[in-house]
Amino acid sequence: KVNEDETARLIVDKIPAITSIHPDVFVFSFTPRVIYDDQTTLCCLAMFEDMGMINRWRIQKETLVKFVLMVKKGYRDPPYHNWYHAFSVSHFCYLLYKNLRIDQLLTDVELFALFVACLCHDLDHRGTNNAFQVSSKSVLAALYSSEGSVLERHHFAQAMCILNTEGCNIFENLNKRDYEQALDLLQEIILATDLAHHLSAVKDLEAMAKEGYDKSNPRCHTLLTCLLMTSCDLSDQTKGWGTTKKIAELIYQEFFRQGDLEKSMGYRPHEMMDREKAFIPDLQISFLENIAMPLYRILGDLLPGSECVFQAVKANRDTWMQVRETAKRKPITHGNSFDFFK
Ligand SMILES: Cc1nc2ccc(C(=O)NCC(C)C)cc2n2c(-c3cc(OC(C)(C)C)ccc3Cl)nnc12
Ligand SMILES: [Mg+2]
Ligand SMILES: [Zn+2]
Repeated sequence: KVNEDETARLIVDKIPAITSIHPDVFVFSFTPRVIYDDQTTLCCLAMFEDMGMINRWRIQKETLVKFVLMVKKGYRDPPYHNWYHAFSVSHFCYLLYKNLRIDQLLTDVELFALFVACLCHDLDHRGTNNAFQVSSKSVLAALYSSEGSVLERHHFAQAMCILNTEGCNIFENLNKRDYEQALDLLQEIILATDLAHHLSAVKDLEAMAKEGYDKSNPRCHTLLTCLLMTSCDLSDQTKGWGTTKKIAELIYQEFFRQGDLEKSMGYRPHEMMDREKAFIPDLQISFLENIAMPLYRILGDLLPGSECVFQAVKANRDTWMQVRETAKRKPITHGNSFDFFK
């Protein structure tokens, strides 16, 4: 049950100007994780308001409050894939809107579906990846492994459950056409957060970056919404080194727990999930060079003014290279991969 008096207070109180939550809330370097947990719901309301979505989609205040609280409650508490991840991903979407005017490239429905997808995209994540769903024969694998993107289909299903909960359907005042499009987009965008899906789209994304975005081409809209979603999903890497380091600690806590589970099941885990084999600087340099940097380079090619975001990711890769040299000279004591986080 969602906390009644928190709900009541959020419904009754006026939605504050977003700068009253933090004066720097719309600069790319702002780290949304500094916002206190009990302020994150209010900040979501302020972001919906500041992007003009409450009026544009005639969302009842009470419905919006109940929706956001249900989404927040719909996240579990693994080290990384928790509510704070969804909140920080959604905040980056807000930054894209405030700084890069993506509302001029996408339709209103696409923008609305993108922001809602950011909030919902990892709902009920268990801190284990798609491969683990299949190897552990989880209920989710039984439900979705024939179609692939097992976790992402579950995250979408959870979002639909919330929208179908009494008093939580923020799409209820959309006309039939917009309503159907919003749901189709929500599914498409959440499924785009499957790493396998992203990797299969990179060639097309690079081609679009080369040819330039064609606002009249529906394929361009699809590719861009997916790119914006994955850019938001990785946005912790676009902040200062402190965030990059902290997030690595959380991600590998999650990965190593999965590796421990796989070992207990008699499987040999992927090196990046094996706390006895993982060398985190190497793994993070490879993730940033092979996945994050190409992604933000394409974003920088497509959206003028977002080069600074790519530079921040590159700077974090460079810092990992320095950490790697230092760590290589100092043997890891008692095989604990987190030594250099000290
Ligand atoms: C800091 C950071 N390190 C990571 C290191 C490795 C991997 C990983 O899965 N490697 C598998 C091999 C086969 C390549 C992911 C990492 N990762 C993600 C992430 C991104 C995802 O996919 C999108 C959003 C589409 C890119 C999906 C899930 C996750 Cl957890 N988010 N932050 C991180
Ligand atoms: Mg995910
Ligand atoms: Zn995510």
